[in-house]
Amino acid sequence: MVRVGIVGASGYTGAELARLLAGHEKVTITAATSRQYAGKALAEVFPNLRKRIDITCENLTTDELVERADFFFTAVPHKTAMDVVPQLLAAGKKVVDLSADFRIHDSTTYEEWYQKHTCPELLDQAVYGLPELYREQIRQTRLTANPGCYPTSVILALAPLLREEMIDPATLIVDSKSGTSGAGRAASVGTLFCEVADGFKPYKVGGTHRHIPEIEQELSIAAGQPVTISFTPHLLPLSRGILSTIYAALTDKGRETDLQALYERVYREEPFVRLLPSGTPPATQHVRGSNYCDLSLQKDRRTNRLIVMSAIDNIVKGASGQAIQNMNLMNGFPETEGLLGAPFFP
Ligand SMILES: NC(=O)C1=CN([C@@H]2O[C@H](COP(=O)(O)OP(=O)(O)OC[C@H]3O[C@@H](n4cnc5c(N)ncnc54)[C@H](OP(=O)(O)O)[C@@H]3O)[C@@H](O)[C@H]2O)C=CC1
Ligand SMILES: CC(=O)N[C@@H](CCC(=O)OP(=O)(O)O)C(=O)O
Repeated sequence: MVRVGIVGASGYTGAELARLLAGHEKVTITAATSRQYAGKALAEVFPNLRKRIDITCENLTTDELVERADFFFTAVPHKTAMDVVPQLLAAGKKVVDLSADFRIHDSTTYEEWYQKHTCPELLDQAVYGLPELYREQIRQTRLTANPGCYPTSVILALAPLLREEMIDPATLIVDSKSGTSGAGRAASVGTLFCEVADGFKPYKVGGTHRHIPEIEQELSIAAGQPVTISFTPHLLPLSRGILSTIYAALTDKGRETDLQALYERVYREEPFVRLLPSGTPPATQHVRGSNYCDLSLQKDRRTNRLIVMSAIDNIVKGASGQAIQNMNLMNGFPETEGLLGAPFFP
């Protein structure tokens, strides 16, 4: 059994890591940190974990942490993660970081969208943790930067089209909608019931959302040229789920190609990508609680545009499920271990 520590166990992604790891055959959770809930059982903080998880939250220093586990998930806000990760790596541990701190390869871009990076020398060592794109590199690394939730939904939807020059990279419009768990568990006015219920609205409009550089980084690598996107996120009155609807102009090659067949070929062997028949829209309620990304392609019959739709559970494939998929790869476990629960519906 590999001993696993969850740094930030009292957040939504920490709780989801614990829920999924409770069914994992090859690891045991030996450390769970929280400052607010130190001394409290994790199953008291999250009663859904009663009789599944028997660990108490502790406020541990990094020196104490390294004694307690061999593999770590850092499920804390960006900035906090880069204060902890270097010491864990220096102690010979492997880490999947769920924050944004190691996702952007270029420190100047990171600093433009976030804040000063305190360990830019680690950026080269970190592998972007999207197994469908970087499986072999993830197997070899000690530091995986788990992708953001919106980026996961967008990159899986577009990378094969850009790689094969099927769409014009200058024409990408991404319309994404997320449930409120994406904002984390900390109290804030924007996620109060009355602010969110009975309606929905866009936020960070006009190229201001911090997931833009991360999405553009990966789409540019796929396209082999710089890609810029128009990205508008929306907040939905749901707890879980992201749906992205993406519009792109087809190239001549894209117009002539059977894109459904291309996606079938690319994703056939992927355990967590489900390509839907063309014309069947994905739905957040069909991936809820699971590590699946449901994708659907549809040509617009009246314009030259392709519409790509993508649905994930933001806390599973968008965070903790993908983090466990990465841990499995980094430890040589079967990639799907602990992750094969079917989505819960209704
Ligand atoms: N929610 C989502 O859908 C997704 C989240 N992420 C990323 O995952 C990470 C965790 O997100 P999420 O679980 O939603 O966040 P939450 O706000 O729900 O939880 C944050 C956790 O970090 C701990 N924490 C906060 N500040 C500090 C600090 N200064 N020092 C030590 N611990 C701290 C909190 O515990 P305490 O305050 O008790 O110490 C809590 O356990 C973030 O980086 C987020 O961006 C990524 C993809 C999707
Ligand atoms: C609904 C909501 O607020 N979502 C968050 C994204 C959460 C996430 O995946 O992002 P990071 O891991 O990059 O923090 C947001 O828009 O900032």
